Amino acid sequence: MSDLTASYATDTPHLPGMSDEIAIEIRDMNKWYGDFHVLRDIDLTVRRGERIVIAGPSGSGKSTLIRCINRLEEHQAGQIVVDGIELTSDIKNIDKVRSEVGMVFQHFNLFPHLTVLENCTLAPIWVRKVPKRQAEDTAMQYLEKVRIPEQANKYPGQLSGGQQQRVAIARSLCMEPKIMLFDEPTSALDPEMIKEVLDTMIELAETGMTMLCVTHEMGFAQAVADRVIFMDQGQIVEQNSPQEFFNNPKSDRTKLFLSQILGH
Ligand SMILES: Nc1ncnc2c1ncn2[C@@H]1O[C@H](COP(=O)(O)OP(=O)(O)OP(=O)(O)O)[C@@H](O)[C@H]1O
Repeated sequence: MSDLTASYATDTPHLPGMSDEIAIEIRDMNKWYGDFHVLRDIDLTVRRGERIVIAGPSGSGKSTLIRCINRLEEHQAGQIVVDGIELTSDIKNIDKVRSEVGMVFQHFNLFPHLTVLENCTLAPIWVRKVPKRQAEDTAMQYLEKVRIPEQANKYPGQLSGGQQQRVAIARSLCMEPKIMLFDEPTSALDPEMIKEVLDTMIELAETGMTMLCVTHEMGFAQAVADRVIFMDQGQIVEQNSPQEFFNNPKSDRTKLFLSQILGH
């Protein structure tokens, strides 16, 4: 554990069953898009096994924050340490972090010209150098976990949105990540498909996976999250257990947000 990691190990809620180990440590992190100061003084410690939901109004910086965690976006100040590795411009560290961190996007981002099975085995074979047969066996196990093994030989365009998103989750899991990031995974789905993806995420949460989810699904937050983080205008305004967050919001900005999305 680095000094940085050790020094902040005690400032987050510690729930029964949650590890003492730190999965992600973010300190005084700032990011700009040109002149626009998109993330301001972000401090966040995520324990291994913790399930975090990041909520907040549109444009508050939620996606940018999680994209910084696997360096899809670069931060300009402060520190981000993932699984003990500090993200700097060092490409070796970036590759190491990316091999530990899976990400699921709003628009699935599957390769349309590859079958479901090929989507799931591509990175294990080419990045992890797993033998093809073994990669296929592992992929089938994860496709069974997300309940679509029968779709293995189809192409993404032949699947519903909900099925494609479950393939995207299976594909990430095939790399055996330690941390999963979800960026509004249900926002592009028709209402009847949202539940099947949320159910898959709930099952994943039950395995003890460390998860950070940007989502507007507040039912999911209430059911699954250990902690809800509320962002506004590039800052973490409030963070608390779901119970406290929804029943006893502290800041006016959180109260306004909740009144808008929950209608009370
Ligand atoms: N590549 C970019 N270049 C410049 N500005 C950007 C870029 N990406 C995002 N932004 C701006 O940064 C701000 C935060 O965007 P971000 O997507 O992180 O917000 P968000 O909270 O995830 O919003 P939403 O809920 O609508 O997805 C927004 O004002 C957005 O317009």
